[in-house]
Amino acid sequence: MSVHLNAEPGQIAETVLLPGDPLRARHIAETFFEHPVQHNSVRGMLGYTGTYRGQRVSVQGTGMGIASSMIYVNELIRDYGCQNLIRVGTCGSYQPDVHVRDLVLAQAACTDSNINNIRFGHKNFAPIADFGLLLRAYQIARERGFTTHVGNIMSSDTFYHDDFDQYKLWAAYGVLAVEMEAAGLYTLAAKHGVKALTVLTVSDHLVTREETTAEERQQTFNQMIEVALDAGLGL
Ligand SMILES: O=P(O)(O)O[C@H]1O[C@H](CO)[C@@H](O)[C@H]1O
Ligand SMILES: O=c1cc[nH]c(=O)[nH]1
Repeated sequence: MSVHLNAEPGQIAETVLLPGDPLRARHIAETFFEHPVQHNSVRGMLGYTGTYRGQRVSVQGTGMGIASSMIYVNELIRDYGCQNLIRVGTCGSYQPDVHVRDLVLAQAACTDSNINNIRFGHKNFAPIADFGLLLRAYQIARERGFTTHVGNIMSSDTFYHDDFDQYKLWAAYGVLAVEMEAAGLYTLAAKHGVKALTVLTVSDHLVTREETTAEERQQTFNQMIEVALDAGLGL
């Protein structure tokens, strides 16, 4: 057990999917896992372990934002020995050609969070995905015909910016989309020498202002789950 997870030692698999939304964790376990067992209930941050195509795999909700998600990522690595951490989340598109429901594989993650300023004494660290995981995920997504973009994203501490248009600077530098956790995940993965990837589905669009419903975000973004689970097979 750790401070925020009440799983028994050894109960969490080496490969873990990480949605922000704990109800998406339940949906993933119920839809994709064989024999899912709930391993966490602390703070309602649901986590499950089961098998997928014969391999043990877990899913653990992380909550929203770098601060919350880093608590879970720290404990999963340090206290449960997790080695392959694949975030499955939603994002807002910054680019006209990155459409709602497309997949985004986060090759790297910019951030407006102060966490790495503190950690690295105001020098810049570039948080990046594990290349092997990224390549596998891209190949799987392409084979299945899923519209998939690979590139830089923004992990923001702020969902509701005072200046809505602030995203345009990042968009002009080619950043594809915004979410709220990947930069923290990639930084901790680098620190501990484990593998990490972020697979996202575009849930809304900052340019066109198109949106999806909360129910759709929770239930229907199954392409990214398939990509994440299959990328984790055999690790
Ligand atoms: O869908 P999830 O995984 O929660 O990810 C995105 O959605 C939340 C904001 O609505 C943030 O956590 C952001 O990163
Ligand atoms: O962080 C997020 C997630 C989805 N959509 C956004 O606009 N921001």
